[in-house]
Amino acid sequence: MRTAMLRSVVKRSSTLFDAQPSSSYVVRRGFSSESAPERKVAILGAAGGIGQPLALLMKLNPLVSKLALYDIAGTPGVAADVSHINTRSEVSGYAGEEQIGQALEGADIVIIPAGVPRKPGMTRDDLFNINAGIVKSLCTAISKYCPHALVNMISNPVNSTVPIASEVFKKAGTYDEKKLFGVTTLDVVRAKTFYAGKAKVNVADVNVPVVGGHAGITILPLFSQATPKANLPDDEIKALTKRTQDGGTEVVEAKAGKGSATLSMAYAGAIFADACLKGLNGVPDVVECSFVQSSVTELPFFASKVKLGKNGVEEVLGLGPLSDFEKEGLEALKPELKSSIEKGIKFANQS
Ligand SMILES: NC(=O)c1ccc[n+]([C@@H]2O[C@H](COP(=O)([O-])OP(=O)(O)OC[C@H]3O[C@@H](n4cnc5c(N)ncnc54)[C@H](O)[C@@H]3O)[C@@H](O)[C@H]2O)c1
Ligand SMILES: O=C(O)C[C@H](O)C(=O)O
Repeated sequence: MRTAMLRSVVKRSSTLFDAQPSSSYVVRRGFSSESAPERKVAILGAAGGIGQPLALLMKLNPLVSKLALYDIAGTPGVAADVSHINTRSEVSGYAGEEQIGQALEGADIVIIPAGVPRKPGMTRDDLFNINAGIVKSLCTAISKYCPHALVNMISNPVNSTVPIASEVFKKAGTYDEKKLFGVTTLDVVRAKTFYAGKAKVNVADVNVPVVGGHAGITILPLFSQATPKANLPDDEIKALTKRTQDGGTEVVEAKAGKGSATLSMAYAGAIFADACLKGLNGVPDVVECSFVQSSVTELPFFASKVKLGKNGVEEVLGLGPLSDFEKEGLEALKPELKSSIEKGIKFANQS
């Protein structure tokens, strides 16, 4: 009876790991640690609210052989702590600009959750003045020390920080559009959770693409394509859409001045990095939504489903059929997304 219960809990567990009844973890569709290639992952901002749990989750991932934790301060402690976990990767902590080169050298994937988070009443764009400069300097270091790494950008406003990164890399002559990703996985995670609650289906079975960008109305969940199908009424789809768009604000308000989503973001960041690792390792048919250089719309960057491969983006997938409500949402988001992209490009080129 207890075993049966355990099995059912295990079956419903996260989409990052398949837990075995023996309580050991293996990454779905991945490799065992013995057969997986060597892969170095660097986290920039690793001592922060997202950085620390993300470091923990990446330490649990058997596809990682080296984990470099970089921040302006505090990383030796985080690295010492995480390094005692008995999993494959070797962990090193790096603090301060003089150590960023060592942190980045040889990295296959660089995850960036560095920068300030929102407080109640702020928009993500209110973070631009501080985070744009941080992202610019970190990307300058990436172009110098690991120009071929995949970059997973978490720092907000993602709609602007990804274009900033692209311009920095272009100036350095290292830009490869297949290797730059804005992490929008948290929007997908939220859309899946909220949809499963309303549709009364097993959350582990749910798929919902989320397209556009990562701020307010630029976040466009495509519930018409959600599976399993539930035929929810229009008013419920509208409410689910709004809740997904306001998911970040819901957390910012609940944290009441103590920051924004960190734990759910670490989970989402770990899912996305895991997908990138699988793509690099040649696992077929790895698809996640991400904010990438795109020709899906007239905008130069756009989030949609992306197939990941040995060189990063293998294919940017189209939007698929949209409901009238989603078509309206798509047109409504374009002006804001366009202006956030242009703001990032302008910043990178004038400073
Ligand atoms: N993409 C998303 O879905 C998503 C979700 C949640 C949060 N975020 C964003 O992630 C960022 C980080 O959020 P948090 O809650 O972890 O913030 P935090 O303040 O807890 O941590 C940020 C860390 O970045 C470090 N940092 C600052 N400047 C740095 C630099 N130049 N080099 C290296 N590290 C530096 C800080 O020292 C700190 O440890 C914010 O911009 C937030 O808005 C994005
Ligand atoms: O909302 C925020 O400021 C953080 C993040 O972008 C989120 O969606 O939780």
